[in-house]
Amino acid sequence: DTGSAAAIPINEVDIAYVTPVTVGTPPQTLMLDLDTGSSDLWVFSSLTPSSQIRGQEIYTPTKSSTSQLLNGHTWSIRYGDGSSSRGTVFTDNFTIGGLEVKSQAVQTAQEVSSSFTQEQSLDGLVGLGFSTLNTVRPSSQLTFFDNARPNLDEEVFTADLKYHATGTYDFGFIDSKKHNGTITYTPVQPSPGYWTHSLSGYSVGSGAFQSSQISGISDTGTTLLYLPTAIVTAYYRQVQGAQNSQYYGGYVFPCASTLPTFTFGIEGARFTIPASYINYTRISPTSTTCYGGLQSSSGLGINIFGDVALKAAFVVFSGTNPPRIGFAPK
Ligand SMILES: O=C(CNCCc1c[nH]c2ccccc12)Nc1scc(-c2ccccc2)c1C(=O)NCc1ccccc1
Repeated sequence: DTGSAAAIPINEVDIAYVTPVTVGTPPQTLMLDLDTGSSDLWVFSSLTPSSQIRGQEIYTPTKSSTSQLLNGHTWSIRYGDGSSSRGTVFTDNFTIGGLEVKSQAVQTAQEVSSSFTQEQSLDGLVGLGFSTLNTVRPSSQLTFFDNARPNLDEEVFTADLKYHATGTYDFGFIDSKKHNGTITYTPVQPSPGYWTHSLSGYSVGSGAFQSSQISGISDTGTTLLYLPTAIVTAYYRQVQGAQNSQYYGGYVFPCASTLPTFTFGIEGARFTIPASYINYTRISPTSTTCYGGLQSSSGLGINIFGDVALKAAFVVFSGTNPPRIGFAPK
């Protein structure tokens, strides 16, 4: 089997991407964020207090003839940005882009934090990290990819995220029309459960490439690129008027400043992030100060290759044994 579905930016700065999925019988359509940085599939639901719902579509298990309560199972997740959700679990038919998994664990939210309530276009998440990270207890549940894997033509899914445009997620095949040239693969460390791998180095603008192993996670669910402070300061040293603002919690600069590109290495291959991706957003609609798409990871304890980096490439998440990740130009 294979599947293919759109990755649609939820706002004008690509803060996150959502994909139409269907749950249950008859199918209920929700717009979910496919997230390689976590492994819970959770949705706004009929069990979510209406005070915490602001425009989201919900999954109503009682309206689905194929839903089954997973008795006594609960879940609770907190993300590094302090957002959180928790609730109960049903199994039901779940489809992404024509690829169906019967009796997928669908985690129904009984509580979501305010930052999720405020994201009106996001009805939940589909975790595509390793199932070891799943928070359902007493027994953890498998991700959509792990459930689909035995029926897939190839044990892969691919992400073709785009800057200010709709891209695609494909399951079970590698679409050669979506990338130019060879895919460069590098090993993935599957513990503790992220798509963890190394960059082979970086360069700023036209500067010399600095070879160094930089370990981090490729994470479609995180908006920006978070790297070690030494790399980030070297980058913003090239930006007139840039400063690391305590007030805004990161590097800001005059919106009119010229930004250099940022290049990262995967093994011997090089991928260049255009300056426009790093000129992420004005700090407020009328401000002339802008917030960078490249930020320091020192507060996180982990380097995160988020959407700002991933949208500069065609990315293959390979569930083979051993797992690996591939990057290709596009
Ligand atoms: O959780 C995910 C991916 N799902 C995000 C779902 C989501 C959470 N609010 C959302 C809002 C909209 C859409 C999706 C989400 N990735 C990972 S792995 C390690 C960390 C981490 C660990 C410790 C400290 C910091 C991060 C995170 C993290 O918190 N990223 C978000 C972030 C990272 C940095 C800054 C802000 C946020």
